[in-house]
Amino acid sequence: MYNNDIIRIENLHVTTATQVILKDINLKIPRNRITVILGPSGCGKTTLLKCLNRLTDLHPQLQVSGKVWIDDEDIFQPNVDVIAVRKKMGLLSQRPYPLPMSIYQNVAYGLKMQGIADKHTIRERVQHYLEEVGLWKEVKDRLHSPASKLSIGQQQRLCLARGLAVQPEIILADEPTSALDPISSKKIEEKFLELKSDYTLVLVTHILRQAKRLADHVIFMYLGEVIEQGTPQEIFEHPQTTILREYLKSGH
Ligand SMILES: Nc1ncnc2c1ncn2[C@@H]1O[C@H](COP(=O)(O)OP(=O)(O)OP(=O)(O)O)[C@@H](O)[C@H]1O
Repeated sequence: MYNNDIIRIENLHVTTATQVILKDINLKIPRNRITVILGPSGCGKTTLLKCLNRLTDLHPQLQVSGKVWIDDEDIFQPNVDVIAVRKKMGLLSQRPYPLPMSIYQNVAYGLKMQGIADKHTIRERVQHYLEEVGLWKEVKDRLHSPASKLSIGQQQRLCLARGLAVQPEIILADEPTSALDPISSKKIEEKFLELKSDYTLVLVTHILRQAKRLADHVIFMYLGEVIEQGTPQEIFEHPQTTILREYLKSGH
C-alpha cells in the first residue's frame, strides 16, 4: 500500500550472550505517517527504536545483525557516519530531559548544533520552534528562567522543540506521554498529528486508545518478534493471530 518508505528493516536480530531480544524483524515505516509500535512490556519495542539510530552502539553486550535502511542507507555498515544518522532523528523519551539551562537556551542548543551562530536568526528560530510545539504563549515572558521550572508536560514539549530545532526527518518517541497528565498528553498527541505533514513519527506506546487515535500504520510485537503489521483497520478490526486478539481484548 505504501511505496514511500523512509525506513526498511530486513532480518534484524538483536541478542545478548543469554537472550534473543529481537528475532528476524522485517518491516517498513512509511514517510510522513505515524507508525505505532505496540506490544506488551519487555517485547523489544525500545530496543527496536534504539536500532533506528544506532543507540545500540552504547550497549556493547547487544549483538546486532541484519539491515536497517534509512533513506536507502544501511546504517549498520561500518563506514556510516553515525552522527549524521542520529541528526536525522529527534528522540522523545518517557520522561522529559531538558538540559540544565534556560528555556531559551534549550532550543538554541539544538540550533547551535545545526551550526547556526547568528543571534538574530537564533532568536527567530527559537520562537518558531516554541510556537510549533504550542509552548510560545506559555513561556514567552520567562524565556530565561530554568527549563526545570516548567511542568513535566511543558518540559516534554520543550524537548520536542529542541529535537525539532535539529531539523530531523524522523521523530522517535518512546512512550512520550506516560509521565504526563491527560491534558498534557492530549497536547502532545495533537502536535504529533500536526507534525506528520513534515516529519515521520515512530511512536512506542502501551496505550491502545492512543494508538487508535494516532496510528496510520501499526506494528504489533510479542516476545521479540513482529507478529502483525498493517493499517489500523487491519490490526484493530481484523487481527489475524490469537496473540493479537488476546492483546486487544485485554485492553492495555
Ligand atoms: N542493554 C541491554 N542489555 C541486556 N538486555 C537488554 C538490554 N536492553 C533490553 N534488554 C532486554 O530485552 C528485552 C526487551 O526490552 P525492551 O526495553 O526493548 O522492551 P519493551 O518492549 O520496550 O519493554 P517496556 O514496554 O517495558 O519498556 C527485555 O527482556 C530487556 O531486559
